[in-house]
Amino acid sequence: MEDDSSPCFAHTLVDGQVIDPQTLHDVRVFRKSNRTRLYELRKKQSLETREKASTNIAAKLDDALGDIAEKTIAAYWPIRGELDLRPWMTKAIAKGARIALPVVIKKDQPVDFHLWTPDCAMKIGKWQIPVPAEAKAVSPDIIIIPLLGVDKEQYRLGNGGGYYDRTLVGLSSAKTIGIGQSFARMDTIYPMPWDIPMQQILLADA
Ligand SMILES: Nc1nc2c(c(=O)[nH]1)N(C=O)[C@@H](CNc1ccc(C(=O)N[C@@H](CCC(=O)O)C(=O)O)cc1)CN2
Ligand SMILES: Nc1ncnc2c1ncn2[C@@H]1O[C@H](COP(=O)(O)OP(=O)(O)OP(=O)(O)O)[C@@H](O)[C@H]1O
Repeated sequence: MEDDSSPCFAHTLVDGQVIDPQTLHDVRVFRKSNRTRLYELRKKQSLETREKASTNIAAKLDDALGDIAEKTIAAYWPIRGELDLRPWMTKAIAKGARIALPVVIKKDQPVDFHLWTPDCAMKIGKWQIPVPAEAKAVSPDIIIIPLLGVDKEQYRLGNGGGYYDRTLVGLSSAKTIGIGQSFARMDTIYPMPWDIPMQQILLADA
């Protein structure tokens, strides 16, 4: 006989939450196939189209953020066809903002944010992502987060490391802005207990 209240040896704990293993499996498969689909869409894009999308997002960020003097803003160094915010980052510093980049310190742990300037020395960090050579850790007021996919509730599909979700748990006062391409829109990513929705989403015009 089935007994729903049976001791839950058939369940899995993720981040202290009980999740049915079949659900966990299905969601992982769904996300993996969607990551592959979305990476392919990025790959098909010409460099020119991506550059236009990056310029478009830079303008949307200016509108969304207003005066950024004295603000500490986490951006990112683009990988895998992400929108390139580096020209915007340089302009933001000229307007008095401080820019930081995410740095993976350890697998499956929150990232740190290290100050970046256009002329700072860089080194290759974890996952082969360039990071500032000198580690000046800061706590951002605003975090601009690249996304592969995003759903109607503003939950984000990222590269699959879970780094931003882990990081945002400890940075609840920071404003989060997810940015990506218009083809990133999805109905749902089947949010799990660890997923944290973005406060704002900006997508480049198609
Ligand atoms: N530009 C940029 N920098 C960033 C991030 C980002 O998304 N973009 N991150 C934001 O988190 C962190 C790096 N996150 C990463 C997460 C996963 C993989 C990765 O290679 N994952 C495996 C598959 C993982 C899985 O599906 O289980 C892979 O693709 O082979 C790489 C980087 C920190 N820096
Ligand atoms: N706060 C957390 N505590 C423990 N595990 C977590 C947490 N957040 C995410 N994870 C784990 O990380 C894995 C990847 O999560 P998810 O699919 O949400 O990645 P993502 O948001 O696309 O990745 P990223 O943020 O690196 O771009 C999942 O297996 C999940 O269990």
